[in-house]
Amino acid sequence: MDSLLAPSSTSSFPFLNNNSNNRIEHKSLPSSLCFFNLRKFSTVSFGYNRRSCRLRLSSSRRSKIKCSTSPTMSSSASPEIPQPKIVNGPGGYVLEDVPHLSDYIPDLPVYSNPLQDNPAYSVVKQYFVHVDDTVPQKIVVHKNSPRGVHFRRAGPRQKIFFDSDDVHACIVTCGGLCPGLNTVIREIVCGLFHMYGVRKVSGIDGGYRGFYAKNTVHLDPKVVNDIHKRGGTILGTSRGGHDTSKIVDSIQDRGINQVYIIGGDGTQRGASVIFEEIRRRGLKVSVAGIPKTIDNDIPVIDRSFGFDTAVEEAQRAINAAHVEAESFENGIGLVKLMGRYSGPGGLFEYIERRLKENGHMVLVIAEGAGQELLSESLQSMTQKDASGNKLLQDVALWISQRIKDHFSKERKMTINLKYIDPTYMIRAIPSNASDNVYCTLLAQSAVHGAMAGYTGFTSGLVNGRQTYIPFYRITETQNKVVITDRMWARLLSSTNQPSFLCPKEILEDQGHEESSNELLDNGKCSPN
Ligand SMILES: Nc1ncnc2c1ncn2[C@@H]1O[C@H](COP(=O)(O)OP(=O)(O)O)[C@@H](O)[C@H]1O
Ligand SMILES: O=P(O)(O)OC[C@H]1O[C@](O)(COP(=O)(O)O)[C@@H](O)[C@@H]1O
Ligand SMILES: [Mg+2]
Repeated sequence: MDSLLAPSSTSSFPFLNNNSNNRIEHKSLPSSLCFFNLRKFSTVSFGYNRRSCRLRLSSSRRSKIKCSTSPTMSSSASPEIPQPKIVNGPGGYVLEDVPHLSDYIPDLPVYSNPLQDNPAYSVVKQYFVHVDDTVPQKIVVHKNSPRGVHFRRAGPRQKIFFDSDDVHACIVTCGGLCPGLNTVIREIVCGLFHMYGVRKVSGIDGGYRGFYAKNTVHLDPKVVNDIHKRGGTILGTSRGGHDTSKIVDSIQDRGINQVYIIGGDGTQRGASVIFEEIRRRGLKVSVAGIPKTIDNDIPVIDRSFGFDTAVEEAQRAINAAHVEAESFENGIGLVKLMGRYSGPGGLFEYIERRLKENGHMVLVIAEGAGQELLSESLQSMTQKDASGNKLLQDVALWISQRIKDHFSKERKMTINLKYIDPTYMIRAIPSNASDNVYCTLLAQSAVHGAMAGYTGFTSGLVNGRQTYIPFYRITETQNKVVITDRMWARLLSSTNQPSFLCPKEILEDQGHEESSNELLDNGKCSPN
């Protein structure tokens, strides 16, 4: 079997206790490149059943900290409404902790981690993560600033809450494709088998609805051995079909006690309500999310697996557009990339100036840009897919026609425009080496977390460290490009493009809570 940097020992481990039933019975870009406002504006509804004080969170992080009732840890006050677990410490330290099975199931048996007998790890000092290890969300601090929000550090724990013989894990992939899905599946399976000696792992066929509408797929290291070399997901995926009670009934009926859910923002919202229902029923079932997004719209985490691969593939399309544009007089290469919630500003004058200066240019446009402009003639603006995401018109096709019309009819200027749409190619390819490493870490972190009894968490990288993030932090908002921070400034300066934004939009963006940098001078609407 070939290995992906995962510990691939095939030996089984001695298990300590055969304590039976896990179920609780009751229960380098071209210089002529121009990125066309890759912004995201939307906010989303909460998938976590939180108290009203949590709902004020997005406008003020402080109000959240006040929700904590105890100086150490606030556990759930009611079995129906789980509260966030907030731990306050000295110096403004805050831990946004993840739920644990022992929060709602008393007297759970505890087992020693079989990894301690694993020859691969026996030589490593302090292999187990210290129970108090946490990772700060913000690493840039001032001398007197509070220590701020932290997340629990991911990794193997000395004590675990499942007897490996009793584990029946399942894996499901939902939403759109993303490079690396198969690698994550592979590494969850291999991690469970090789690190913990688990023998029962089922795949859910075709996304959430597969829980109740399809048979499960048997998974073991042999079955998943080669799958990281393929794009897509061997389990299949879908949008819609999230019926919480039917899903949890199926989990209960099949005796599943660890659920690994791989998917985007919608999927994590779905995972959050599954976790809530499991908790409400008092089941000993850990729910772990592994976040994926092709356009980086999931908050808190550094980046999604697959993003590196997607950028690499997008670069090939952009390079092709550049070659085409460079080879023709007044050549314009137009590339559409994924990114749902985006909006454009003025453009034609800038294109003309750029063509006069350079003779060619490349435009990159987000799929969600300018939907309101297209919708003047099309009524599909309000149409949604099965998951509730708005259906998008092809803005790049529309804008390429508008550019052609503008230059031929109004400017009497000949242009050569080539439009490349690499969107589905980008997300359907296998992940590259660096994403494979990332997939492995995410998958192993999720496995360690579930085995340790944590639940209702997403496994994610924060400031380069693996963490467990409570679902509500992943689902409460969507990442957007902050047009007043240094990343956007770097993009503008490296592509030498104007921002196309009005001062009003910039001011609005400065009001965004994540935006930390001040605007230095007045923005202008027109390209100059
Ligand atoms: N608020 C929600 N509550 C429950 N399930 C949801 C929610 N939002 C999305 N889902 C489910 O999550 C799955 C994936 O969502 P989708 O938005 O299509 O993709 P992604 O997870 O990639 O963003 C779908 O099966 C959808 O029904
Ligand atoms: O045609 P589909 O399957 O709806 O996919 C298109 C959408 O999927 C995405 O690539 C990713 O969206 P999700 O993260 O919701 O899966 C979007 O950028 C795009 O609009
Ligand atoms: Mg999504």
